[in-house]
Amino acid sequence: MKTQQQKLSQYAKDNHVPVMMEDGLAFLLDQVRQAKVKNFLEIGTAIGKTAIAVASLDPEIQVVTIERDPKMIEAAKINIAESGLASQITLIEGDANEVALPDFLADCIFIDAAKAQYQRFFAKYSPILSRNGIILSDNMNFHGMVDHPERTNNRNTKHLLKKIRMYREFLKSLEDFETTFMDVGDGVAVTRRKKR
Ligand SMILES: C[S@@+](CC[C@H](N)C(=O)[O-])C[C@H]1O[C@@H](n2cnc3c(N)ncnc32)[C@H](O)[C@@H]1O
Repeated sequence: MKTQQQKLSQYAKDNHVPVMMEDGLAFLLDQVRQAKVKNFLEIGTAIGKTAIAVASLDPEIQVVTIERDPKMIEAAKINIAESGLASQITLIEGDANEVALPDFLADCIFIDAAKAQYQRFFAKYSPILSRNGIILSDNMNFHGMVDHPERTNNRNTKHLLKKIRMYREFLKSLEDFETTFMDVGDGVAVTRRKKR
């Protein structure tokens, strides 16, 4: 019998919902375990797949996840209810640029929403990162095209690639944070506060 995660993968594939790639998700779950994350914040819920996978690691993990698309919100609510983990997952409905900051320090912030807005999300949410917390940013390679923009002629995609490249440079330029770019999944940046 299929697990809920397998069903959600199939649903995402059939309905063209962009969810984290499987090896990227395995890497994220490993990071969450290693860092003993208790409060996880996700920007961009989609159908709730990653939120549910994180919550299922440990009953002590609380997940807050933000989504603005009403169709995704509807699907995520159903999936979260079916997961039996609703007491661990809070879905905030609205634009992550506009909603109020969650009332906690996050041990892990997962940025996985509109790619062109990553720098804004980082600026807004990094102040609530706990002292030893990590910020994970997905799609840093964007299907290998960030380093090979010649692979597309689509103007919108080219613009997006430029934004991702700028975000990577932004992360590298931060004085208070250090970032490792992992070539896993679609490219995951792992950012932590510099130890002083
Ligand atoms: C790549 S999907 C998220 C996948 C999910 N993190 C996972 O791994 O299962 C990105 C989602 O972010 C949402 N999104 C994009 N920009 C947003 C914003 N500014 N505020 C809230 N949600 C946003 C989109 O509607 C979309 O559902």
